[in-house]
Amino acid sequence: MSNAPVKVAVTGAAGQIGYSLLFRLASGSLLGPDTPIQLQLLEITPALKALEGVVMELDDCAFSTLAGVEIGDDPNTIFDGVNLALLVGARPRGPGMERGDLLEANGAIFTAQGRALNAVAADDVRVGVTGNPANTNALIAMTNAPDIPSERFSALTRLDHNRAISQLAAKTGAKVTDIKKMSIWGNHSATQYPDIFHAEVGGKNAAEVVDDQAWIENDFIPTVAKRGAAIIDARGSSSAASAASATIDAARDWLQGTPDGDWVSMAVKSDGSYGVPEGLIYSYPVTTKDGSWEIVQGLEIDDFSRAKMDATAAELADERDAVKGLGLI
Ligand SMILES: NC(=O)C1=CN([C@@H]2O[C@H](COP(=O)(O)OP(=O)(O)OC[C@H]3O[C@@H](n4cnc5c(N)ncnc54)[C@H](O)[C@@H]3O)[C@@H](O)[C@H]2O)C=CC1
Ligand SMILES: O=C([O-])CC(=O)C(=O)O
Repeated sequence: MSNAPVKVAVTGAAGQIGYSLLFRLASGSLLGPDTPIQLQLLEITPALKALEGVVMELDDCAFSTLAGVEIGDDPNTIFDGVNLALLVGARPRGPGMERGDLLEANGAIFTAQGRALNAVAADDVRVGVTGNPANTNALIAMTNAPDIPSERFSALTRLDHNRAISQLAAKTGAKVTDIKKMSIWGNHSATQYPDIFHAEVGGKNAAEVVDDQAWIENDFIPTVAKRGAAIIDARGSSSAASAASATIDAARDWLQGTPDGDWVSMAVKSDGSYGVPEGLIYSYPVTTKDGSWEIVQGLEIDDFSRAKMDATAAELADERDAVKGLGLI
């Protein structure tokens, strides 16, 4: 292993997602067995002791790919020179809460972290936001980091994407690897639009294979869009291992590229594609290459899809206006 370590920051590192994410990052799930990783872990002061315990466990794994770990409560120190920042730390949603309730509480966190990244991150930094409300938190961080190109910010809708693949595989009896070109449009919230009209099952159009519009409307879309709430109801706390897994999938594909003939869903700054208001952090189907993404263009959008894509854009515009009103962007 002769490569220089890649510096990866994780915020909220002592939390539930962190407890799954750190071990997979350290064991090479993101960058493979030949690239050492230096973990830079941010927590709030009262959680640092718990984080020390997690670091003891990381040590105890003796991962060959883990070059070092630094922990702290100051983003200006922890983000220094980072190549990838995974912003996970936020206040999670409890039973009965909607993501909008979290805008204000989390706004302050992502303002400060955006500024710190702007000041001290590496020139090639990429920033993935998992903490909810993820799209709007990414918008806040991006707006507060004016020197970092805006296309370096993304919010996580990969968990929704993976959930949609899993549901479609179960419905059709296909393997998850036979399912390609899934699309999640819009917000990582209950208004998101998981779209199988462009997806493929074994090379055939997924909607035609399913041939059941009632299932798409009344089962598939709500199951995917409300999966987070279903997990909270069942587990008493929000998705953690699956969210960590999706955070790694998203970062890996962003850095290493999507395979030919497939795409992934990422919430990125809208350039107006598909009639989405410019500047919103909106989930699109994207292809990636060498750390850059491109929105998949030219997909035909029927009236059913149009209405759903517009509804989730409207929710994101409301969130943007709310954080603007709070002076966060
Ligand atoms: N985008 C997605 O698909 C998903 C997003 N999430 C979101 O991820 C976030 C984290 O979830 P969990 O790990 O389950 O929550 P958790 O409550 O177990 O951990 C969050 C951690 O963040 C820390 N934290 C709070 N403020 C911080 C700050 N200013 N700087 C650094 N750390 C800070 C807390 O001390 C805590 O340890 C939540 O917002 C949750 O809603 C969860 C599942 C899926
Ligand atoms: O629903 C939540 O609050 C957690 C989450 O984002 C998800 O599981 O998709």
